[in-house]
Amino acid sequence: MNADFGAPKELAGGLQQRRALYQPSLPPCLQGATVKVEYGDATTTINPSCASVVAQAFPSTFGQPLVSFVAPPADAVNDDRPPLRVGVVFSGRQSPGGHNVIWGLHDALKAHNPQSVLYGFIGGTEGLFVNKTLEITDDVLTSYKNQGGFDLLGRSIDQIRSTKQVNAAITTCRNLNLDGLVIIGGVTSNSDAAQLAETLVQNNCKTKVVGVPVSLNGDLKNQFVETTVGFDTVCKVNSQLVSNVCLDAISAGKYYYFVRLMGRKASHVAFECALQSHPNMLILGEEVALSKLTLMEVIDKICDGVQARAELGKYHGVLLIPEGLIESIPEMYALIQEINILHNNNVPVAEMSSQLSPWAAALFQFLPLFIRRELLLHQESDNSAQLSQIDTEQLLAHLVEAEMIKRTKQGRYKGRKFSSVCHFFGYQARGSLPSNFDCDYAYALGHISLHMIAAGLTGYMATVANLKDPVDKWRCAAAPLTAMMSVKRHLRGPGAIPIGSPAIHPSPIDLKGKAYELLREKASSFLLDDFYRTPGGIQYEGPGQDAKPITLTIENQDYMGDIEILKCCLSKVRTMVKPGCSREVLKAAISSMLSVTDVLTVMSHPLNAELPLSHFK
Ligand SMILES: O=P(O)(O)OC[C@H]1O[C@](O)(CO)[C@@H](O)[C@@H]1O
Repeated sequence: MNADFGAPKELAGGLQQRRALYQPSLPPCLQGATVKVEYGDATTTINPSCASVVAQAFPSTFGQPLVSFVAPPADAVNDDRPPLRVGVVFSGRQSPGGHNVIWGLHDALKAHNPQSVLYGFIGGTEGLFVNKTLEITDDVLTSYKNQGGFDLLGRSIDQIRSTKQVNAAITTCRNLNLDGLVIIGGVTSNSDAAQLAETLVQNNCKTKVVGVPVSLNGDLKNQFVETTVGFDTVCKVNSQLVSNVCLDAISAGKYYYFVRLMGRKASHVAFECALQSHPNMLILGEEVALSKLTLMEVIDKICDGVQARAELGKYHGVLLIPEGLIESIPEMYALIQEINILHNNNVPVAEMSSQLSPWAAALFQFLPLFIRRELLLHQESDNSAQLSQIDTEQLLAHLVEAEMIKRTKQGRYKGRKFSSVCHFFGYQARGSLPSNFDCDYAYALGHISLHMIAAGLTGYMATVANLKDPVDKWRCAAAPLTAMMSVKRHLRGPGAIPIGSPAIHPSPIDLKGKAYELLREKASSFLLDDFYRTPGGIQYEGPGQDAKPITLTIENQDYMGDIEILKCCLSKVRTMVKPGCSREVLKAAISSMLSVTDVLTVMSHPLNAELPLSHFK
């Protein structure tokens, strides 16, 4: 483990220093030292058909009520608040904003009682297992406020699951006499948090376990959780990079950029970046899985696009894919599963290809050597393939090139030679300085975590609702982790959550949702018209600083929107169309210059009727 965790960082850049001074906004209910805790209805699970299985697996923590936090009445008696001892661990992967959860937790803990102590586990879960801690103080936090990365404490594996790991965590909780343990991470970490909470109760250990939704993938989403910390930042940074390559592509007119974005089980980052930057093609894992497209069908689809563009004299383009695409292709999924089983049976890598089933071996031999090597890499902590290390964008580019050569030989393609440049925009964005939204959201979640521990809640996740609204309208709550669980029958390895065990699962893109529908409507225009959009870098100050995560606004149909953005859209549109034009002409005008999201906002905005847009109806 790195001995320097927690050491003061030199904030060299002017922006970095300014960011350290940013004071996140807090919703009103979190502005004092205490909150009023309100208990709601008892919960069951997201999928009621799984309720009995979840109840059986979590006899002590299943069915707990929803909890909300509101500001205490002005005349509330200020109870004596005994000091608390709390531990915090980065369990999931790095995600922008993670440090602010710890900062929020620290500030709330000290406001609760200055004698309280906060321990950070050095090296993530491994630090938790061996009780390696750093006391978090104001001094320690100074140079990590609003900064990217998880380097204050570091992390290791996102797993507190085996009996040995759980027992080690319990021993640490006991040795440190912890009142609470805050676990920061995504679906896997929060599923483990639920199990640890249950085990601690069953072992009469007083430590309360709280989960905090932090994951750049944005796939921990359900009726209680609107988004995860880090998703906003990562989408903004990647959207800017994608738009940069779009402009580069159109400038030289000679390359196709194949860009892979993070997102293992769900394609939210790729989807959001496409909404923002309007690349020519986007292939979502969810679409491929639903239509059961084979690898060659995916390749044909891309080649058809390349060919259609060549007919317009265009030899450049940008394609986005999520890293999970490879597992969404049925025959690739089956091959990966066979390899996983061989790993689980400790078959040496050199012998694996000879132990595959005949059809899997045939597919394996067909793949380029670099992909074969990557497919055999050692597995993730949940015994799945290391999708971040599989260059799916290069595989696609390689096969598209081969297919275009074949089409040329057959006389089906008469255009210029196809050329590609591949990118994986993954780790670059993960360590970014967090957006204001992620700074505020994470800081609020840190505060809520403390109030949950003070209220004696265990097996809960800190949540904030109404994120689409300004911070003063955010609603702070806690939802039982078991309420987010369901049971899936995946083929999994020995270190994974066992088959049929309840877990919090990633939410896929909603292929029936409004945003997806709109993107599909525009697919042929995106493909052929080079309708690229430049969202620009994250704005920390000035116009744009309050921009919200966009899919949130789309998915919440009651969104009231930002009237200033709307007015700005309208004034631009008014210069393009004549009063009295049809709604279709109006829509085309808006579409030609604004993002998909803005179009949706303008066209469905309830205030349309009161604004000059009505002149155009
Ligand atoms: O840092 P590692 O272990 O390569 O993790 C990569 C994985 O983590 C994530 O960034 C977040 O879950 C995934 O998108 C990616 O597959």
